[in-house]
Amino acid sequence: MFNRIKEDITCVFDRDPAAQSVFEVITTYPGFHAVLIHRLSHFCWLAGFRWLARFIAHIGRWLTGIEIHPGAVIGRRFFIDHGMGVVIGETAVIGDDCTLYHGVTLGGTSWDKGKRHPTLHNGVVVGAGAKVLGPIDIGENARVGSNSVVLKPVPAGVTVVGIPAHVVDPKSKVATAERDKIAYKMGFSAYGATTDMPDPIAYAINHMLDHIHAMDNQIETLQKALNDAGIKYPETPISKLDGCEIEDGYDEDEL
Ligand SMILES: CC(=O)SCCNC(=O)CCNC(=O)[C@H](O)C(C)(C)COP(=O)(O)OP(=O)(O)OC[C@H]1O[C@@H](n2cnc3c(N)ncnc32)[C@H](O)[C@@H]1OP(=O)(O)O
Ligand SMILES: N[C@@H](CO)C(=O)O
Repeated sequence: MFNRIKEDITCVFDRDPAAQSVFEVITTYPGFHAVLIHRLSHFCWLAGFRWLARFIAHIGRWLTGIEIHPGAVIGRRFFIDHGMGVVIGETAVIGDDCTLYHGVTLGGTSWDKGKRHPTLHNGVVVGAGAKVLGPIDIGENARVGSNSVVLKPVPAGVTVVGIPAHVVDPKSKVATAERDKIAYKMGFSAYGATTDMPDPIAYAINHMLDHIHAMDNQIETLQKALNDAGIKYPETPISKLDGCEIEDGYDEDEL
């Protein structure tokens, strides 16, 4: 049991840059308290003391703002960051190393008894405010964007965002990696340092870079067309020029 508690504390340091000390985690992390209380309530649930289990879970909700039904099955190193407003339904199953942020619901869509809440496989991260609804599987290491509403199963390893949630286009992931490289060269070292947190500055830079790429492509196409038409134009495509210096392009008389 103590090993489990130790893991519950250690995993906070892996997943929350704000965590400073073990004492702080033990005394001020509602997600940690909620997991401990759930262990007790789940034990009572399995032992058949259903009302007591519900009552313990209810006290946990008062104390932490996190509501976990005692019937929910939760794996090891489960971390709920911030926690307020998290609701986990009776038939939810959560694997090892999963992370939820505040405002997440693992909910049902049916009034029938039986399995009606999601199953999160190992390593799943669910962003703040996301709702995962129905008896669906969220595959290993999948990530659910904040405020998404997930209604269909999610394959392992992918990121889903939006309402209803859709898989983030792998092509856009490649583009993002490419933009990270370019931004790094331009000296924006903070940009791309993390892909876990939405960043408004990175968002603005993304769009500027997209715009610059689109202009580069159009200019290169024009250069080719002019060259093909026998009109002399600088050989070096703009994208190949160093830094931001753009040389004097052409002599108007030559056009
Ligand atoms: C106080 C606190 O800090 S509490 C912590 C709160 N933090 C969270 O809840 C983190 C949750 N994480 C997220 O929502 C992240 O954005 C993630 C996990 C979805 C990012 O996943 P990644 O696979 O890295 O996706 P990436 O950032 O490359 O974005 C991919 C696309 O999805 C979009 N996207 C990312 N997050 C969301 C979202 N929550 N909703 C809608 N669209 C989104 C991006 O704009 C991007 O679109 P584009 O390709 O058209 O530009
Ligand atoms: N606790 C996380 C999210 O708020 C951080 O500080 O980054």
